[in-house]
Amino acid sequence: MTAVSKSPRIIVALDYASAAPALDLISGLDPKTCRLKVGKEMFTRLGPTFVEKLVGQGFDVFLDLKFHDIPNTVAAACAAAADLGVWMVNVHASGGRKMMVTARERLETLSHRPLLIAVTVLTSLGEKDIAEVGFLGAPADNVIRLARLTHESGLDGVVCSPLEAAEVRPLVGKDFLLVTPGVRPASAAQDDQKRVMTPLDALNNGADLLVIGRPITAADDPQLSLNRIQQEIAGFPGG
Ligand SMILES: O=C(O)c1cc(=O)[nH]c(=O)n1[C@@H]1O[C@H](COP(=O)(O)O)[C@@H](O)[C@H]1O
Repeated sequence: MTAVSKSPRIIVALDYASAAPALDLISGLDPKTCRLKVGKEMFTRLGPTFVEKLVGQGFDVFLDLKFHDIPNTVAAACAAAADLGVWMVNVHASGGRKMMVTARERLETLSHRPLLIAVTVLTSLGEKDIAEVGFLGAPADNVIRLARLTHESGLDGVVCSPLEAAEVRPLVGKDFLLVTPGVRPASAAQDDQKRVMTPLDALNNGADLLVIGRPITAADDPQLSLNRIQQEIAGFPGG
């Protein structure tokens, strides 16, 4: 497992419909104080060039395409992501052990190897939602099972909600990254997220990296909103 700097802790989820507002926000950001995530919306609209542009500006870029397919396809997609120079890429843990191991082994052959993490249970899902798709038990039970599988598959970490971080941490050790969306400042709307915590509570509960989108990107003043979150966690080590 690659030892990774947990600072800066905030990963801004750039979920915009066009490049302009994203570039406007980024123009005021320092790669030393925040990381960026490009997800399905911006990647589908703007493609690899946009990702390479952010990498070229010195940002750690998390390419969040949540690959979930047969092992060969996922491994090849992860290698394509690595070629863009991204810092981190993700897959769905429910794609299984073979898929995760094959992807990791493929990345290990490359000169630039991004961190590879796996999504456990989406933070937008509650107990009823997961029951409907056939997952037994509470979200936390499923997060724990999938986090163990991801750890055994040799990946660098998981995506989970901050609510589960404290239970997952002892099972995976201190270097395994717990990357948590579902982060909401106390005053922010929950939107479609179901398993949420505030930024400081998330870190105190064992989260390493906080993925935060709309509380920043949909704010009247995104820069101010980010600054406030940074202030909230400033007392936390590496915050
Ligand atoms: O892998 C992710 O980043 C992810 C996993 C998950 O379980 N939940 C989740 O919200 N995300 C992503 O994290 C971001 C959260 O955005 P906000 O809800 O706007 O803060 C979005 O870009 C989601 O695609």
